[in-house]
Amino acid sequence: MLDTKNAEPTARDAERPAHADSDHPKIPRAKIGVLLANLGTPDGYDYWSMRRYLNEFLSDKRVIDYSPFVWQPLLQGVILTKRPFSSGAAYKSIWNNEAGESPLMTITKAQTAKLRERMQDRFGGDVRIEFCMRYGNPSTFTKVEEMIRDGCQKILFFPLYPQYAGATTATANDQFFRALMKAKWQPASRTVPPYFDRPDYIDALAQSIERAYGALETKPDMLVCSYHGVPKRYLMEGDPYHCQCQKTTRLLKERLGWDDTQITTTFQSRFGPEEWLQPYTVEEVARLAERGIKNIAVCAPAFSADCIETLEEINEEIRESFEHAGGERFTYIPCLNDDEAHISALEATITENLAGWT
Ligand SMILES: C=CC1=C(C)c2cc3[nH]c(cc4nc(cc5[nH]c(cc1n2)c(C)c5CCC(=O)O)C(CCC(=O)O)=C4C)c(C)c3C=C
Ligand SMILES: [Fe+2]
Ligand SMILES: [Fe+2]
Repeated sequence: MLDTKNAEPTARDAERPAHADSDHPKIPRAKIGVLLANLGTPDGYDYWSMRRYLNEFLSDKRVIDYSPFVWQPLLQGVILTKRPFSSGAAYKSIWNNEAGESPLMTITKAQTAKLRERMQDRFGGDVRIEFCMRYGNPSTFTKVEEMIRDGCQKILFFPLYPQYAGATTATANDQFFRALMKAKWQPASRTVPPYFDRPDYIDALAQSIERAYGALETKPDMLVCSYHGVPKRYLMEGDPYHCQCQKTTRLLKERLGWDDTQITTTFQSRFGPEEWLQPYTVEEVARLAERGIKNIAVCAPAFSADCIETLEEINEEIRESFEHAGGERFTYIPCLNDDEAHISALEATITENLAGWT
């Protein structure tokens, strides 16, 4: 007969709490969290919403790396006095009044809803998918805390920037890790690397160009791939963003079967007096018009969703610069947003990065 009194404790005994059940915190069923992250956007276009958002954004040392002793007086003084008005007016011109939010918010919600459906079909309820923002709401802290509370013992963090930049991908990851620092029970975590060179992403981009060109009466003479800029110094100090943008254009050109006379790379949204990555989109489109290239299309492959920088800056300011220089036809090709091919590329990226977890 088995001597149960002297038997070694089993693995089950070791799992059993030494105290009464009523004394023990409830532990939710273990899940995997996928947290999408985008840049963030103001809650409104009024002065104070804009000021709050710009203050958080422009105080980030990954975005502007000047010494805070020099930068903060400038930011808190002249910049945050003036810019909330000018940027607020720009946001007002593109605001989604029906939903009471900016387009970046509406599109990020749509992307999340579609990916949630895809994940549900693939993994059932075991994978929870949410989005957060680096600046503003919903904050990275809130979402990480919520996921942990809901039982996410593993989290895949996915910054929605095709190309890596310190000012976008790295600061999003920094904030994710800061949120993890607060957790008593820290989930295992992974971050998704840049995805600009994935064939499915390039294919989604190419399909959107082909679709836009197919709908036009006359094919544009030039496709301008306009990427958000960063100071040139960041490139010299080792940030690979510039190279990843150049490579995105090359891969797109190869997939489309085009040559260098049909597609070009430019950088937009320069801020402050320093030199940024060149050529500047606003100047290059004017040069194209002056050279007799009067019919152009512009796309923005650094953005996974349309936002102020595309809908207002490209489609209003940059269009105006082109037309002012004699340009005749200007077509803005929207970002991939919640396009099915884009969602499929993001779904495949997530699934591959979950390998071994599901
Ligand atoms: C001042 C320095 C800035 C750097 C460096 C920068 C890099 C950078 N930004 C994006 C993507 C987005 N930027 C957006 C808005 C935006 N960007 C800056 C400044 C820098 N960006 C400002 C001040 C603003 C706010 C608008 C304004 O006042 O002009 C947005 C849009 C947000 C929205 O609500 O629509 C995105 C997206 C990338 C990809 C990038 C570097 C790679
Ligand atoms: Fe920006
Ligand atoms: Fe480069």
